Amino acid sequence: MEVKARAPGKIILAGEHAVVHGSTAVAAAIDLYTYVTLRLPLQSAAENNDRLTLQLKDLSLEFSWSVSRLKEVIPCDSNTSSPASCSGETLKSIAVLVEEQNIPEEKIWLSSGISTFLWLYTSIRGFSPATVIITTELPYGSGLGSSAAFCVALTSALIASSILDKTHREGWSSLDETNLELLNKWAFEGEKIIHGKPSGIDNTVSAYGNMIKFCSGEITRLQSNMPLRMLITNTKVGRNTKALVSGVSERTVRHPDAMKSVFNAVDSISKELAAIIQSKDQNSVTEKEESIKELMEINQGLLQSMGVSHSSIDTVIRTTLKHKLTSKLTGAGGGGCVLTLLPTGTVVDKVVEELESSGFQCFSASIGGNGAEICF
Ligand SMILES: Nc1ncnc2c1ncn2[C@@H]1O[C@H](COP(=O)(O)OP(=O)(O)O)[C@@H](O)[C@H]1O
Ligand SMILES: C[C@@](O)(CCOP(=O)(O)O)CC(=O)O
Ligand SMILES: [Mg+2]
Repeated sequence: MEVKARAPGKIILAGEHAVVHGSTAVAAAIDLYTYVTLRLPLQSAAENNDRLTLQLKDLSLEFSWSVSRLKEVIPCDSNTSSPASCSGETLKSIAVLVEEQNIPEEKIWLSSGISTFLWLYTSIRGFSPATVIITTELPYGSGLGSSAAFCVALTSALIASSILDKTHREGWSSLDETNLELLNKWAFEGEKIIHGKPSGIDNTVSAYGNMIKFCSGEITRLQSNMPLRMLITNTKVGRNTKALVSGVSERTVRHPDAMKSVFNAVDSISKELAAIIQSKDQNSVTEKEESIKELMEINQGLLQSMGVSHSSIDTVIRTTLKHKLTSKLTGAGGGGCVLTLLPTGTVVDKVVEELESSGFQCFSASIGGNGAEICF
């Protein structure tokens, strides 16, 4: 039996990092996906195949464990319907299984993803053999939510495999509300292994799609009433969300009052941005774009004060400013991707040429599309 699932990456328009500390943020799904194919052996063949295999196709890597080895090391039993956190002890046991796979040194950043895979798989499907094949259109560790898309696509496939009605349907279809809520909770538990202390915005926008306003787990779906075009520039400077998020937390412990003001300011920016995007008033699009530009500029300044910008991000900001365009980092920062607002009528050729000649990679993605989907 084979089940496929896909989940999108995201951009954060305003509010990253501050959202971890209770501020509002605005995020949108983009049309770049992570795909998971779950192959379950037939009952008769299962006896001869007792392995759980993970193939990361884009990286040409394969990891495999015997089911008996998993049972020996992971002290858990599956309970699909009640998402639970992975304890520190279990994570240590899983780390042993990951270490046994001798991940190439230059790909060691995958360890947290592979641990997450083992935790989600065994928690949702138990100790059963399967082959899981993963491909992604998202750059890893660049602020476009590859970790969340990975967790959401994986949990979608795992949950879909337990849906009884597997009548073949043409193309991709979304999951029902109950399963969406369930997979989003599991994906959040997965994100905890990768991020340490995630806000939940990335897995939520990947699961539900569209554009959302998010605050302390509360989701508001946004209906955009204006065209919104963003250029995404990948600085290709590698970074790690977990380290950046904990850096901001440490700064908050050192300067609680100052950081509280920063987070409050970000909260106002996100709320104002959400209101502008949804506004049906007669303001011209140009006026709305001017306001969004200014809010992005203020948000970037506040991200700078949280200590999560980077010289490569500054270079993108300076380059786009020469073309009268405004940019801010998106996601955890420290490198990764930068968003540039493209007001109506902007011709991007020249700015893209200049950015790419500095070694950056530019792409545009459509904003606010579908969330997690499955295919039988
Ligand atoms: N397709 C994938 N397969 C395995 N692990 C993945 C995959 N996508 C993401 N990850 C995990 O997520 C990590 C990157 O997540 P993170 O630092 O949060 O950046 P981002 O979410 O912005 O891409 C990787 O180091 C890896 O552990
Ligand atoms: C920095 C943060 O706000 C977003 C992180 O996104 P990404 O992993 O860099 O794509 C963290 C979070 O909200 O969990
Ligand atoms: Mg992430």
